[in-house]
Amino acid sequence: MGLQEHLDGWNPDPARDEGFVAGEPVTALSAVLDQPVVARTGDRLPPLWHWLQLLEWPPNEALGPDGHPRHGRFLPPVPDRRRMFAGGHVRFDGALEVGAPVHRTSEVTTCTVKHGGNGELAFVTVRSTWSQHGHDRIVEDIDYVYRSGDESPRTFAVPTEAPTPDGHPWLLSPDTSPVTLFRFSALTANSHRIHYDLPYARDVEGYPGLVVHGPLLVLLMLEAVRRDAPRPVAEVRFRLRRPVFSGMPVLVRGGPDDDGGAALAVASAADDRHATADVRFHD
Ligand SMILES: C/C(=C\C(=O)SCCNC(=O)CCNC(=O)[C@H](O)C(C)(C)COP(=O)(O)OP(=O)(O)OC[C@H]1O[C@@H](n2cnc3c(N)ncnc32)[C@H](O)[C@@H]1OP(=O)(O)O)C(=O)O
Repeated sequence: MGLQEHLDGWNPDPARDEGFVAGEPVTALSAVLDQPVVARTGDRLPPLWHWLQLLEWPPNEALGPDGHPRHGRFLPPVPDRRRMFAGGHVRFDGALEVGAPVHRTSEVTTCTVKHGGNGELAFVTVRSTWSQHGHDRIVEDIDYVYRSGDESPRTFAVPTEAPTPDGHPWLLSPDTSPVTLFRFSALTANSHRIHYDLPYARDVEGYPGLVVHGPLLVLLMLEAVRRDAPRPVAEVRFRLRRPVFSGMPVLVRGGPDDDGGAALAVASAADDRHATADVRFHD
């Protein structure tokens, strides 16, 4: 049976969540990124740091073999599911404020089966709208990709040498150690075993190492912007193109583009574009 047949008739209900923007995860992520930030009530979240808010903690008994919920919201009925964070587009109309109430509505907007290098891929896009003080502050479309474990495993290059700075004005040299991955998994309530369980990542999902979280790579690209060009971000479009594995030397490289925005990538010695981001600023 092809992926499309498993997805026919899958039409999850929209979801609505509410709570308060917590300061603790902001302080904690700052520590993970070696930044000296302590969040206080009224502070504004840096771009994409809302990914640490309104997290879901299903009970252990609800988790499936991959560590994600077995039948969680927006998780498609793909047999022997292999999930990855694949890309997205986030628009900002102001930043969320620490300590204030926040609402989020989420829904699946598209679900499309495509053909990749190693067989069928199902792309599921989830749109979330984050509102505060009666205004929609963030509208994001996040693409997740799913394949079935029936597909043959892929092969990946894992270089040990470092990439070159290559003349880019903005550079970050991220720590992709298992400790960082563990802390980021905890901060995002992400119990997917590919990020912390090496025998599972290698022997079940077929990766050569622990997989670095896509959201961490995208956050790091936005960090390179924030540290060198701290202007209000209007939108970011990003794509995760090839996995980064723990311990692999990578650089976040980027700089201003010709249209007044910024272009960034996560590069290794084997691939200049493991992940890419295109950033636009508010005037
Ligand atoms: C959090 C979290 C999980 C994670 O963080 S997982 C780690 C982060 N994610 C990754 O490392 C993903 C890295 N990317 C890949 O492994 C591959 O790019 C991917 C997504 C498997 C696709 O690779 P293929 O080589 O098999 O396929 P193609 O590049 O040839 O693309 C096939 C068609 O798909 C279209 N496509 C690619 N990306 C997207 C996207 N984001 N949205 C929509 N469509 C996409 C591509 O354009 C091709 O389409 P055509 O129409 O041109 O055929 C957690 O679990 O929560």
